[in-house]
Amino acid sequence: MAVMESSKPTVEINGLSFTYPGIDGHPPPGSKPLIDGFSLTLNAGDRCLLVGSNGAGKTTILKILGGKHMVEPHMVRVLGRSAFHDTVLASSGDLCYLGGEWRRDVAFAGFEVPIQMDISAEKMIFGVAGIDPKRRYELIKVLDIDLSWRMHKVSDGQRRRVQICMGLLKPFKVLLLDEITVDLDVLARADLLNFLRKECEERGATIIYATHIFDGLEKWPSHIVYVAHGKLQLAMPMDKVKEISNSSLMVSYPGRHLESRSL
Ligand SMILES: Nc1ncnc2c1ncn2[C@@H]1O[C@H](COP(=O)(O)OP(=O)(O)OP(=O)(O)O)[C@@H](O)[C@H]1O
Repeated sequence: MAVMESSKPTVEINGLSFTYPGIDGHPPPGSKPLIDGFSLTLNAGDRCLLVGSNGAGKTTILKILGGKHMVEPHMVRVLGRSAFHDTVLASSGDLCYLGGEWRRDVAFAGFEVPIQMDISAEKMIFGVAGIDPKRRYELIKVLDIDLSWRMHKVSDGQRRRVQICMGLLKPFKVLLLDEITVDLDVLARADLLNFLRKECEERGATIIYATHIFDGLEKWPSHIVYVAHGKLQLAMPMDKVKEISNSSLMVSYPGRHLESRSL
């Protein structure tokens, strides 16, 4: 199937500025924005690797794109809409954010409780309504999930696989991945990355993937974006990175160095 290229960008960040609010819900007076003047445009089919050192602002940017923090609607557009203000974007599955810990709110136990109840992987995965059975089967296979796993007895990596499977069941148009592959073994990660590449090439999905683990990613991204101190330091298509890396470019992290050949 050919990629359905749309002329409109799928992700547009225009001079994004953001400060975490203080306890009164407002940015502390005189505080410097954490994210400042950040702009980025991605199109259907793009696979963007978001890199940067700890605390650089990657998660914050992904959460803003995922509609989890409010910013002015013109600063961030996903599929032409503001993810924070247009909640249908996420609820429809067009925009999918997969990050960090897999938690949910449980009435008697409190907020953000890790998903560890005595329920089978099958019940969780088949409990999502309106899913194409072929896609569901493919994801179960790609992530090598045993449907009889009980969620309170699985390993972190197995739990993560079920989380990823659930997150990808709906055919997203924009996917935001925040270090989601950390618990996966090498083979599971490679299979998942191949699946995600196919999603971009065949369906024209856009993926932004924040990670520190570059092994096996040489051929995966179409773009690389490097962020430091909440500011965009470098954004370029991968073929351009390869051109430069041949002449031994070093992308510097604050106080450290990241060899571009390992990207
Ligand atoms: N809820 C919050 N309230 C206030 N400050 C926060 C909050 N979450 C993150 N920060 C701060 O924002 C900065 C950027 O954090 P962020 O999580 O976006 O970085 P990151 O690039 O994803 O880092 P890592 O690679 O460690 O995951 C950090 O200095 C962090 O302390």
